[in-house]
Amino acid sequence: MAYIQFPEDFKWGVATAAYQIEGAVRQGGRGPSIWDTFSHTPGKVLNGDNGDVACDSYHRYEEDIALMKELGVNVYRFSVSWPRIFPEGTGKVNKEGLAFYHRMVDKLLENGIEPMCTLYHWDLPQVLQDKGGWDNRETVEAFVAYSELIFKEFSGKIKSWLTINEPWCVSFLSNFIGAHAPGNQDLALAVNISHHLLLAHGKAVARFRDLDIPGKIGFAPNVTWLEPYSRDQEDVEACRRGMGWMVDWFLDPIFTGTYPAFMVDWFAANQAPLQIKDGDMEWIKQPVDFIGINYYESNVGRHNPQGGMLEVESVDMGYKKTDIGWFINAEGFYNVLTFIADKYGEIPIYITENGICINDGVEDGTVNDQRRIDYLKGHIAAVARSLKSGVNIKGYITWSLLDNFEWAEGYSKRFGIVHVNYRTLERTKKESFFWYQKVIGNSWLEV
Ligand SMILES: N#[N+]C[C@@H]1[C@@H](O)[C@H](O)[C@@H](O)[C@@H]2O[C@H]12
Repeated sequence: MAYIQFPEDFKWGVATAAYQIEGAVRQGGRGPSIWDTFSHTPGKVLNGDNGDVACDSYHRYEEDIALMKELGVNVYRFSVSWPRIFPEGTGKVNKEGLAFYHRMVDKLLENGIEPMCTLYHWDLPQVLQDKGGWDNRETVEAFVAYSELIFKEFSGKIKSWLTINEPWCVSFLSNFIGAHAPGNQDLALAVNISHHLLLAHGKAVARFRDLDIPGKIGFAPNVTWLEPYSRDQEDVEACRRGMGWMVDWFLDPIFTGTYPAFMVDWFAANQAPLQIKDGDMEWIKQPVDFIGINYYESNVGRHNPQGGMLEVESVDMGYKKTDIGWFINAEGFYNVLTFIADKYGEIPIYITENGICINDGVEDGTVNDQRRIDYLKGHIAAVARSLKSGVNIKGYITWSLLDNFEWAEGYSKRFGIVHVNYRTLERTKKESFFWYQKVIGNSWLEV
């Protein structure tokens, strides 16, 4: 049996997010978020599911941490629920909310698990949405004030910080495509929101530096790889637009202080002009200490004038698919990681999300999710290959520890290495849990 050994200091972890696992939405002083509103709006979430209970991790976090301890992870990536801290988005602080996260972080530290905190994982306080949400520049300032409070409150306990999770989803998926909260379908609005998210990120990083908070800070863009179906210029340019939309649009401003001109022009031609105020780009290009990369799938793309706003379509090349319909292609993971390293340099990278939707259920007390093991094996091998090619990857965090509320798909889609029975809330370790436990224990991959 051959092995791929990972570096001595390579970190292994699991990830979750507040709205997807906590539940207790009307307990502990929490205020409503846009996902409370969206999930309770008929037709928005499959089967009318919502995060009211989810995995009940607000009450069961000790059980979840015991699972992490058994798994042997070094890092736990979680998110703080902004409306659990500021029920009105700003102003009065909910001390019960802070106390909950102190209990959880203290329990992680007691168990030798490093907390990695995502400040924004999509649960914007509804009060702020009622004032325009991320389209309103006041929300940028509200995010900075929220971030400052959390920085100060957990300084010394939390040393790895992520400002915003998947700004492409927060802006374009949620305000142009409209599949996520708040469900707008307006490209110009989405472009403006994408800029405000980057501004919020940059200002929060600047505040983190000003406060001299110990630790490292980054953000977590979702990325993909689009392989041109042919070398025809039209196909190559169509794929460049697809990658530009999800990758360059969010990384260029932070690493170069400018947006990719070809995308600025494309949006302008689609009546969605980018509006930048003096000084914005200076804020946005605050240096980060690392990037979190969220990767799930890649596609083969080709030009199609009827292929939506970007005039690009995905070509089914017969790759295996996950139970949410995404193509499985670990080669794309390697391609996008090396693309990022080539374009943005030696910046340390954590894989902050990688995983697969496999909906296998419990049979005889276990879940035989071999397809998840195969996916994880192929993608962790792609990480090893990228490392060998010189990509500065510091850790791998799989999505997710638990099956959880999968946004507009509700509870129908399962990404966890631990199965959750949503009626009894019983956790059942899947075969992938034990496989990942072995990878972590050895910090090597059997190939
Ligand atoms: N879908 N899917 C799974 C996973 C989602 O559950 C996370 O909350 C997001 O950060 C990212 O989209 C990836």
